[in-house]
Amino acid sequence: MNIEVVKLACFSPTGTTKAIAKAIAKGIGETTVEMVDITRPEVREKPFSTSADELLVMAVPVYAGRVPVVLSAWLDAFKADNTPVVCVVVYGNRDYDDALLELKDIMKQKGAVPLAGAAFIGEHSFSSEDTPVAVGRPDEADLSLAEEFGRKLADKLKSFESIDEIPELTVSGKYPYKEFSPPISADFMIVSDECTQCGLCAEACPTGAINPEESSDVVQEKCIRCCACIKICPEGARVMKPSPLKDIAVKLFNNCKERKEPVLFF
Ligand SMILES: Cc1cc2nc3c(=O)[nH]c(=O)nc-3n(C[C@H](O)[C@H](O)[C@H](O)COP(=O)(O)O)c2cc1C
Repeated sequence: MNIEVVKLACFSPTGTTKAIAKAIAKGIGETTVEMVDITRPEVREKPFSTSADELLVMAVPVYAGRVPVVLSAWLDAFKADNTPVVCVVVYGNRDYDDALLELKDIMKQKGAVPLAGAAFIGEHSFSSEDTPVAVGRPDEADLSLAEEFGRKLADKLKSFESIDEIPELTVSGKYPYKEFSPPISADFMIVSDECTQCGLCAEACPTGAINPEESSDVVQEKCIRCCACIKICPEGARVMKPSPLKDIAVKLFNNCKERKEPVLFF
């Protein structure tokens, strides 16, 4: 099959999913790569569709073992016309549970044809200096595996004459999908005097929850606890305070020390 364009759609508040998606695209090589960064709220408002002469790489982080709920409306509106798709999830060294299966199922419902899937590891969103989890992931080994995955995908695609020849893809995960956990309180952060009101946190927020004029002003109902604002702050002015979310961060630190490795599905 000949592919004209690779579309890279990714949601990546703290950048690990984007790093993996880019490494995969590098491995695919040759073709034009179009990045559709659905982390930005305004991008998620535009309709998105793909055609049969494109390859889609759809990459999302795992939130509570599932595809992030914040993407539901955008995914609902997405349409694919027999587009081969590579489904990628990136998780914080706990587990990806049913997220990859869910992503694959959504892609099929939308008219895409799953060609391959992968679960990679990224530094946990809740990781901090005192509760580090999967720090530095994806590392060099992860990124070179992602690139290798991209090369294999390109070869696999070339081996088919038409989309109908792509066999059914099996990925891990089970039905019913993992139940959604009750929402964790969004009141988990303090903003210290170190804050210079530079506005980077408001810019990085994927839901526009932070007032760009006053960074401690957060609309709690909009916050998805992605921690992009904490990680981007150049002053380290945003920190987790004692809260249910901080308790989870401590638990993850204690229970997820053992390094997990990426898994690829063809
Ligand atoms: C609300 C929330 C829920 C998460 N749930 C999980 C999970 O179930 N399993 C896991 O291993 N990591 C989980 N993570 C961690 C992210 O999947 C991981 O850090 C990922 O690399 C973040 O991607 P990003 O850098 O593209 O934002 C969660 C993160 C957030 C913010």
